[in-house]
Amino acid sequence: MKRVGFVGWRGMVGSVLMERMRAENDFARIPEPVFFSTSQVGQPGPDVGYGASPLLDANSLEALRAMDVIITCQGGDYTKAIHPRLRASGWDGYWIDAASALRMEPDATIILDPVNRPVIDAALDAGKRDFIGGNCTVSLMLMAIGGLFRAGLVEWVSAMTYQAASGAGAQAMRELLVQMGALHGSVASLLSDPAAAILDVDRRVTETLRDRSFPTASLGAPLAASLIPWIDTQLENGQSREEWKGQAETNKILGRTDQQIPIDGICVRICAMRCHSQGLTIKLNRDVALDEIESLIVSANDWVRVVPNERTATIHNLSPATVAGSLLVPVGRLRTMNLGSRYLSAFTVGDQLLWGAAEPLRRMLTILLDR
Ligand SMILES: NC(=O)C1=CN([C@@H]2O[C@H](COP(=O)(O)OP(=O)(O)OC[C@H]3O[C@@H](n4cnc5c(N)ncnc54)[C@H](OP(=O)(O)O)[C@@H]3O)[C@@H](O)[C@H]2O)C=CC1
Ligand SMILES: N[C@@H](CC(=O)OP(=O)(O)O)C(=O)O
Repeated sequence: MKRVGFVGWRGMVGSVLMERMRAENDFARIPEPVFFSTSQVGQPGPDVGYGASPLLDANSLEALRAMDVIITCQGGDYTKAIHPRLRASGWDGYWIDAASALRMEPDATIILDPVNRPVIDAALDAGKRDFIGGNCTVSLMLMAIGGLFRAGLVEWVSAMTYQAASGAGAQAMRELLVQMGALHGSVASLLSDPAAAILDVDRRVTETLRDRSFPTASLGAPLAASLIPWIDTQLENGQSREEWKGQAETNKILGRTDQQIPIDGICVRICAMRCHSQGLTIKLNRDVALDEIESLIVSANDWVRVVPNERTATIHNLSPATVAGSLLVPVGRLRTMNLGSRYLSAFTVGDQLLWGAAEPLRRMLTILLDR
């Protein structure tokens, strides 16, 4: 397992992957890292401890075929264009991918090893070669409440999401900040006057949000001082594709081939930068004491943390502002709901570029290196 090819390493998800691999000294275990690009072929690649070699062509099947492992954060269009041709050419290396394109393919395994390591090991033992990172919202929900699924306690879940701009890409993050700046600029003079009427401030903000010149090219609609209750494409049943992934991917990650655990909700883009949050209603299949629920949750993996259901702890520990850049996945607002003794509420926040994108890929690579 010597030659590992990196595609998409300089994009947003790829950069987080590189950051994490450097932080964990992973490159010391990869004697021949090879960096590819679709647009900078021949330019110097990154120096990860072996000097900077020229970037190879990410569209060259011949160059890709020389790899034992290819790890790609380049996106679904690249995957669809390259993966089938590479496999058709007889390449039998490992393909690790951040894009959704292959996730539901029968031969592909969705990777989230703190939750489904047995599924990953079984796939490796069965000779599977395609290992795909899950949807960010799904992965973060499972990192948060995987312990309840593992204990067989979950009858169904309703997930109402609050998803960050980063999920829509780097341009969306930039546009969100430009939108914030445009709104602030429209009322800066009023804000500097303590006597200015707040309804005048608000009126001007609303006018700016509705102005045709308000920048929405990436996001499609105002997000600053607003929200967008639709993520990804539209399906015929009224769900967004992001909502559809909740049930489809969760059950596949858990290796459930028989009865599906129903999962549904509404996915909403909000003006956070890189953390997705989720308000969960969990229907348990039996009465369970809250302290048992908490211990099942915290014992499921090394990164989940239970935040006491108290105001001060919640506002300080359960927010995108606190969690951004961290691998920790806090879960709080845990309580039995008025709906009945088996209805549990929870709120969770996670960095969607880490556990939601780059980290499961990085860890899959180390699983391969360890074998
Ligand atoms: N954004 C997210 O939250 C998530 C994304 N994903 C998947 O990962 C894929 C990649 O997403 P993301 O990282 O956001 O995509 P980016 O647009 O940031 O990067 C994708 C590619 O664009 C090219 N590129 C062109 N110009 C630049 C530039 N100025 N800076 C950096 N790269 C540039 C690079 O390829 P090249 O070197 O070949 O030019 C890069 O690899 C997505 O399509 C999706 O499938 C998965 C989970 C979450
Ligand atoms: N759709 C997610 C980000 C993403 O890329 O998801 P997926 O990997 O399932 O396409 C979001 O917008 O927040």
